[in-house]
Amino acid sequence: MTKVLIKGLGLIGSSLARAIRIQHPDVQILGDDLNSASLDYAMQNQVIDQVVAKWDQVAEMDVIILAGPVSQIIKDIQDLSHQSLKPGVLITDVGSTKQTVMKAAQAFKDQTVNFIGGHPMAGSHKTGVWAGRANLFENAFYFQIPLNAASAQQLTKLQDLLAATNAKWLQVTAPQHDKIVAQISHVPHVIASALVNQTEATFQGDPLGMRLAAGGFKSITRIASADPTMWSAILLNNPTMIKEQLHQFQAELTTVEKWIEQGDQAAIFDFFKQAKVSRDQLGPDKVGAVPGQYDLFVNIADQVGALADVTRRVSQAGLNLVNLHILEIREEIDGILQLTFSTANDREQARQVLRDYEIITKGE
Ligand SMILES: NC(=O)C1=CN([C@@H]2O[C@H](COP(=O)(O)OP(=O)(O)OC[C@H]3O[C@@H](n4cnc5c(N)ncnc54)[C@H](O)[C@@H]3O)[C@@H](O)[C@H]2O)C=CC1
Ligand SMILES: O=C(O)C(=O)Cc1ccc(O)cc1
Repeated sequence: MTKVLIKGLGLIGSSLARAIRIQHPDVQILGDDLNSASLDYAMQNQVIDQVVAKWDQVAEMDVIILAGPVSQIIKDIQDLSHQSLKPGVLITDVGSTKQTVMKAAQAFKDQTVNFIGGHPMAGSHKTGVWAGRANLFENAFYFQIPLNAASAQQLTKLQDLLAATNAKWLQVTAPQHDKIVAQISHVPHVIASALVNQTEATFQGDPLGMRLAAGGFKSITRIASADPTMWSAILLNNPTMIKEQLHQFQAELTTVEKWIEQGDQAAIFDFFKQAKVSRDQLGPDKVGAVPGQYDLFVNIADQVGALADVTRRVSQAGLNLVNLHILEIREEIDGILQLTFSTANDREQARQVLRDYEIITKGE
């Protein structure tokens, strides 16, 4: 029987465990976590089959998934390189940075260990085993970086183990990876957190300002609610790329400041126009959707009972809804509902029965 150890049963580790369970019910999943409440929950909800303490049964493992913060993943790799392991064991991680992880994994180069650096490009600001779900990575890119040619032979084995994630596999080099994620994930995170802190400081002694923060402010700063331990480790493991991109971002801000000072209306207009054109091309967030199917995005903000009303209308019309997802565009109010249908015709009929709701058509 295949045995998989997951070290770190948080949002990502437990989501992978749940996905493995779906596709491979015969695989035995063992879990380790610092937090005993996480382990209790994971056992009670059959996320794992057995709790292990650190490397207790590591010599019997066929696959080891390291899913703690990046700094912990690096320590785990160093530890593992001194353990007695099953020949041909497949070790992977889920860390958000890859250069320091792949460097640490060089420790395996003289062993019969297959190491594949991994990074699923989806997740949430929520943490812990409670927030995990099997379809967290559906339609999301999942980076894979094999340590060497032998590890590259195991890429499809790992893809098969995690097939129920429905992720889209992508192979890049570690520097390519870190450069991409610095700009699209790490720098935005710093900016979101800086904006929240600066806003808090601005409204010191004037709590009304903070209470009024809504809409755009909340959507651009949602990620600042993520775990500080995880994000400290990310910044310290991708320092060069993050510093470089932050530097360029600061230059952008200085330019805008200059245009405002000069009252340069044309430059300011072009700045917003260029950003709008580029952002519009991104379309709606399709992560979590079933690929190749037909999505309808319905704004249900502020409408009490709207979720039940929408699903009742769709089911009364006899339409086959294959997925329903609440996009957390706005906190505390309902947000945008993503309805996925299996045919274009069902989507058009749904558009009709929901015509008194605001339907977002961009990117369909
Ligand atoms: N949160 C996200 O959206 C994404 C996170 N990642 C990466 O995935 C990794 C895990 O992140 P999350 O699951 O979000 O965090 P999380 O905080 O939900 O889970 C991490 C888990 O690791 C456990 N842990 C920490 N140190 C440990 C140790 N020494 N031994 C055993 N368990 C330990 C914690 O108790 C916690 O349950 C991080 O490296 C992060 O960079 C990757 C993609 C998305
Ligand atoms: O919350 C979100 O939208 C995220 O962007 C989650 C996320 C966090 C870290 C990653 O390395 C990848 C994805």
